Amino acid sequence: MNEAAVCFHKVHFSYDNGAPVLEDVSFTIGPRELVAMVGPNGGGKTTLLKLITGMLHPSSGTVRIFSKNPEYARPRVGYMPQYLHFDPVFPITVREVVLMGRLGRRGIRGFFGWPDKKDRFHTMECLAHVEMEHLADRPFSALSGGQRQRVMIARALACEPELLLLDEPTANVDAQTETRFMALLEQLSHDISVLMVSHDMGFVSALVKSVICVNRRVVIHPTTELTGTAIQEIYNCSMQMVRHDHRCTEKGHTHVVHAQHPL
Ligand SMILES: Nc1ncnc2c1ncn2[C@@H]1O[C@H](COP(=O)(O)OP(=O)(O)OP(=O)(O)O)[C@@H](O)[C@H]1O
Repeated sequence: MNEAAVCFHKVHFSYDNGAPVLEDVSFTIGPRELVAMVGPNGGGKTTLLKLITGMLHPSSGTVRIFSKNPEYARPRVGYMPQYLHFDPVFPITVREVVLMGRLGRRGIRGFFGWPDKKDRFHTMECLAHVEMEHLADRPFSALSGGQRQRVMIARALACEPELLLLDEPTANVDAQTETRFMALLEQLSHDISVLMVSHDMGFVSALVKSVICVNRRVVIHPTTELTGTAIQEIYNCSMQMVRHDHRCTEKGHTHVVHAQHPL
């Protein structure tokens, strides 16, 4: 499949006819591309992801996902939101949370039929990807923040997406999980397109070649350009920079990527 996963053309968006949140946004994400999205708080990253999933509609311009309106492409898209609105007393296990992610793939059967052998097998495979299969029967409410985040990544993978959207996937995970997750993303990007929001410049620069910078408008930068000055321009504010050493395992070698990291 060689059609673009995401295509924005002259997109403008505002909530309830208020101030513009996104202005004249045009970009394309090709098949099997792994792209990061960065930008300041309130810059419009989550809004942009919601336009891709069809949860929001542009005020003007067009959004196409696999050449279709976003609503029609939903079964092909996995989405891990930034915050999970979850009732802690609702009795649901880790396995059931991930199984829910298969509803889109199962279509109408998802609502009227029991999960079949393939659904159950794939659920466990997704949990294994994030090394959480041993906690499959634990109540979701009994997990730590980082463990919940890993389960939500598994849930986004459960629909066997061709486009995976991740909003701050490494916000609560430890360094070891982050390294494993990086390898998983690299592996996934051989088959599917991945768009990941992250504030972690070390993580981003070790993984992707270009980043989509969102601050009402969108600019695409190669990661090699992500110097302190460029990041300051992207984030449009003064900030302290620290040196951030990021370990990355590639072809059996562990190398360290040095990146400027905003505090
Ligand atoms: N439902 C809403 N109604 C009105 N305004 C909203 C709504 N959701 C977001 N906004 C506003 O839209 C702007 C962009 O928000 P958005 O959540 O897309 O930013 P973000 O880049 O994801 O930020 P962060 O890094 O803090 O998660 C902000 O000014 C925010 O206050």
